[in-house]
Amino acid sequence: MSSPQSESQELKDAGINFNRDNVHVVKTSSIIIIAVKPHIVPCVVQEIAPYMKRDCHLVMSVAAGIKLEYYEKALKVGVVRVTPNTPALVGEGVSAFTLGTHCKKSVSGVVKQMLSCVGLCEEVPEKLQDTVTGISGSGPAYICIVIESLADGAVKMGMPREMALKFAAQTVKGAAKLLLETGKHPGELKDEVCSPGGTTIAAIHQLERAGLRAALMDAVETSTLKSREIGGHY
Ligand SMILES: NC(=O)C1=CN([C@@H]2O[C@H](COP(=O)(O)OP(=O)(O)OC[C@H]3O[C@@H](n4cnc5c(N)ncnc54)[C@H](OP(=O)(O)O)[C@@H]3O)[C@@H](O)[C@H]2O)C=CC1
Ligand SMILES: O=C(O)[C@@H]1CCC=N1
Repeated sequence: MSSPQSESQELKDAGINFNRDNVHVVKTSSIIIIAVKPHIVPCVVQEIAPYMKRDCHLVMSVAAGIKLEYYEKALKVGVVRVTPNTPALVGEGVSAFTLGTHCKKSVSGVVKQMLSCVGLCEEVPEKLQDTVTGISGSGPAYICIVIESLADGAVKMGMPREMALKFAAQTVKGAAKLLLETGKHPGELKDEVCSPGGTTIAAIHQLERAGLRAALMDAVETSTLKSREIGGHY
């Protein structure tokens, strides 16, 4: 793990002006990204509010649950709510954004250009943002559990761990790519793997018995509701 000093040096080397003073950041920047944990947002908002200028600043918030209305009331500038996800780190993220009422329409293009650099980007109505958290915001964690579990199964059956993880991850990546590139329905792609009386349909019977579909639907619902609950506190 890198130290805060080496992180700040890495940012400087990448041409990013690093500073820990939020007020200094606001005074020297036009686009302010709020990316602290939701419970810290009120402290940051209170700290920067006196320095915000409607003609100079645009705020982008990635905090789960916190609504545009909260920021608009406190900061009185254009605000964009964004729900990103961690695969943005490798250029394969999903980001959904919603413009606040003080934003000019042209802001949409700027935001899209920024977020498209790290993956898929869609503009969505704010009422969908909590569901975005439920599917793609939290989703990488669900899929990592799927990958880990597939690998555990292969290890149980004698495959070395490293090989099992590589095969499981590539299978998830490959299945996703196949679906996205062919545009086929996932049920059709599933059927293409299932020979009558074969191995895959036997395995799928186990997954159905274990309630995999319902478990994943419940996960998305629970994360969505949690995001709504967080939003309700602000
Ligand atoms: N993780 C995810 O997959 C996703 C997260 N989000 C949202 O993104 C936000 C950040 O999450 P995540 O990156 O996981 O959180 P982290 O805790 O990893 O990062 C939070 C950052 O905020 C900094 N910070 C803490 N307090 C302050 C402050 N008062 N002023 C300025 N900076 C401060 C911390 O710096 P330091 O440690 O140096 O103090 C740290 O770099 C959350 O609101 C979350 O809901 C949204 C979608 C996906
Ligand atoms: O769990 C969290 O709080 C964050 C929000 C979206 C994904 N992870």
